[in-house]
Amino acid sequence: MSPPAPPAAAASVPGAPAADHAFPDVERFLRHEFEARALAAALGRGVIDRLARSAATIAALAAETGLAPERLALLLGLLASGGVIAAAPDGTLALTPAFRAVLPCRDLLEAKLAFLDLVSDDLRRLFPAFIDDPERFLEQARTFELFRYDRCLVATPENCAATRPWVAYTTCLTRYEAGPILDRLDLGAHRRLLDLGGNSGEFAARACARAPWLSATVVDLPVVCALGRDNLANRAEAARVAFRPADMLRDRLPEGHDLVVFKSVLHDWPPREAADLVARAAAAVAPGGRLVVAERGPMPFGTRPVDYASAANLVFAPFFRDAAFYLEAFRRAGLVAVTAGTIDLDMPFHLVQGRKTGEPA
Ligand SMILES: C[S@@+](CC[C@H](N)C(=O)[O-])C[C@H]1O[C@@H](n2cnc3c(N)ncnc32)[C@H](O)[C@@H]1O
Repeated sequence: MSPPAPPAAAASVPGAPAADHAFPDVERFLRHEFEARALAAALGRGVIDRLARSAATIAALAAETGLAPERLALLLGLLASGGVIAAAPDGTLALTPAFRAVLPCRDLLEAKLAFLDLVSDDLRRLFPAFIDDPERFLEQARTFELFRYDRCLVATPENCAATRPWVAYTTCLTRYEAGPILDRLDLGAHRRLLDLGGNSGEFAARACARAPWLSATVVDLPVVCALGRDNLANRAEAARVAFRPADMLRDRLPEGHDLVVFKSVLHDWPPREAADLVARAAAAVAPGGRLVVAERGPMPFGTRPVDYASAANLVFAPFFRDAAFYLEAFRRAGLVAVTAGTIDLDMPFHLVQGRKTGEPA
């Protein structure tokens, strides 16, 4: 059976769940370290679950969570300071409307809290190296032990176990980042998506969920592709997302795709390799097709505070680039109609797009 045809002119297509569209403002509950840690404790101890059901007194919360009332008072004080809970006039405690609004994104809250715990420890221990000895920082920071691409080459049980935690983190981020990025792509103009460094297939699957006429190929390292197949098992889009294990720097890239995407991939690579990857991807784009780079831009220093929440990106700050780098790489790769826009997610992302000359087949 052939897939449905795209609509005649579709800038964005309805059909994805609401959470797919807006990037939730979870950061506001993660701005201050001790309030954020209190939130992690409250999520872990069942306090948030209990309050999500209904407002409660401290005595009731103590009885139901097993926490001693005076310890609970400390935790609740921190939650109140962080805007998670507030006292009602009758003296009971309730989740604030602002926190209730982000609670459906609990996976993102929990993923960020765990990652912040890791990166903040590295930044605290190794701050002098972070500033002036990046090689030592890279060597000694536990953050970079997590992202071990060298363990992604052969799908052994040990390598899968080592890779699963960071793929779970990137998958969770993509669950929320994909919607605002896809809102800005004209999926109606495309039939075949190639997601390079496409990880667990989350972005590709979300694109396919929005565009029933689209099929996708995800290129990533073998272990990541294996975990990606698990990620998409039981999802309707799995039938339209093919995983292609490869080393995208060296192996031949799949051809015949009219939308080729790098999302949060190129900052991993030094300038020469990143520009080479853009050139290889541009060569793989079908005539008349489009290359897209969605990447965090430079940290917005001076325009907003560098708070606890921003540590999750600060640790990668030395790798984020100006849009000018990608614009130049696109032009050198022979792409035309090259544009750069900005999307504000947890920080500003570049969205760089360029077209390959020629007529679509
Ligand atoms: C920072 S992650 C970004 C993943 C995903 N695109 C996202 O937005 O979360 C970079 C991805 O590139 C993949 N990768 C790294 N080196 C690669 C290589 N040589 N060939 C193919 N994929 C690679 C990693 O496994 C990882 O999934």
